[in-house]
Amino acid sequence: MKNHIAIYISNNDDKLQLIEQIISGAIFKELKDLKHGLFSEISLNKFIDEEIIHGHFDVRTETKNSLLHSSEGERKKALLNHIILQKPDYIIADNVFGNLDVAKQADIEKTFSDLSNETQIIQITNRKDDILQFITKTYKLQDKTLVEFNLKETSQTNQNMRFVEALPQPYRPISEKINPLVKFNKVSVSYQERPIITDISWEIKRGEFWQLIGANGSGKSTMLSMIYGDNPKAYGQDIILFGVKKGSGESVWDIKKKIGYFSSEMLRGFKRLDSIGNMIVSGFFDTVGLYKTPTNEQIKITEQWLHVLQMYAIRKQSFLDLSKGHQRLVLIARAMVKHPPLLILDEPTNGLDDSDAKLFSELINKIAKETDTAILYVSHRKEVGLNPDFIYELTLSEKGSVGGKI
Ligand SMILES: Nc1ncnc2c1ncn2[C@@H]1O[C@H](COP(=O)(O)OP(=O)(O)OP(=O)(O)O)[C@@H](O)[C@H]1O
Repeated sequence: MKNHIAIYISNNDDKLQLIEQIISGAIFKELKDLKHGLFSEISLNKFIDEEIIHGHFDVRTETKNSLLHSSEGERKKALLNHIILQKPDYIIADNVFGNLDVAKQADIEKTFSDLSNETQIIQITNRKDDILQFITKTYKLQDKTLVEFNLKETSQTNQNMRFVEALPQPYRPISEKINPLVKFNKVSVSYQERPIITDISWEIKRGEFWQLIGANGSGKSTMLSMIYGDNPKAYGQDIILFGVKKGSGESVWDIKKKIGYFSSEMLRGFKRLDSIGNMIVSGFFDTVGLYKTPTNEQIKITEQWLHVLQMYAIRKQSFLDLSKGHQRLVLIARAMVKHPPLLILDEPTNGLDDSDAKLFSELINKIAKETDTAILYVSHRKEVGLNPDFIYELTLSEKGSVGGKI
């Protein structure tokens, strides 16, 4: 049997450097000069960038779609098939299950398990529950070197961080009149005559906390893009956003002003050098980075958020120097400073380690409890400790996904 290895990392570890060291043979000498396959978001991003820049697809999904226009589940499957065709001597498997629904997780686990008979697997994960069953040895990073890790060990990170301070009072009270905030009436969308969602009727009212779930490819991102984005498929549909019929003259910016938005994709390729404080205050202007001078009131609210996050003392430090988990807390504060009627969180915990995911859920529960902002939380994972009021589920079908409250 091959010796399959898992490396359990936290969001404070430098994953990119770890991968480079594995590939160069600096960590496992026996891998030097062997052919590797990298199953990771890093490879996916590279292929997607190539699609955008050169317009050709090296990797295609089973439906012959480009990666850019595919769901996360389709992308991962396509990448793994591509890697298998290259016949690598070993595969680095990073965040194997991130963004996958339960059925796709089982599918990909089976593929890796079959592969493990012939190919060595080196798994990198920040979730203990994700460690593949055939793994024979687990390590963690300590001072940049690998040490053996016992899965029963508890992680100490973030144990002292709790959100004790109250959240800031509303900047502008949300109008009583706008209710429901979002209304879909028999909405259907197809791409190239392939039905994606069918007859979706759904309402989100003030202050409600919804989780949107559904298998990969069931149309969750499509639904979000009709609320938040400028998906042309939204026009001509019976969608009412903040009391105004979609397509009746409002601009995307009018809608975006009323929505706080966070997606784990926002951090893809993010390189701006902003301080933590500037990052939060920029949320008032719907820009990333600060281009306008904030008012005294805006500065005061930003400072209150910094206190909630226990980051006031480090407010002038660079946002990029924060751990991935703490960067997300800052981006949630950025989405919330303007006190939007609706906060959208798109796969927000993807890539977070156990301890940061717990902290993140605590902040979201606090927002749900202390503000009248409605929350729309899209995720496959049932996050331990997250308490939505309602769950809306999309169920795949040949005629397009149907939806309903469960
Ligand atoms: N612009 C597009 N052109 C063609 N097909 C598309 C386009 N956008 C989405 N699709 C297809 O629509 C389906 C639904 O995609 P969507 O991203 O909404 O699903 P999802 O539930 O968010 O999936 P995941 O959880 O995997 O991200 C997928 O099969 C996808 O390939």
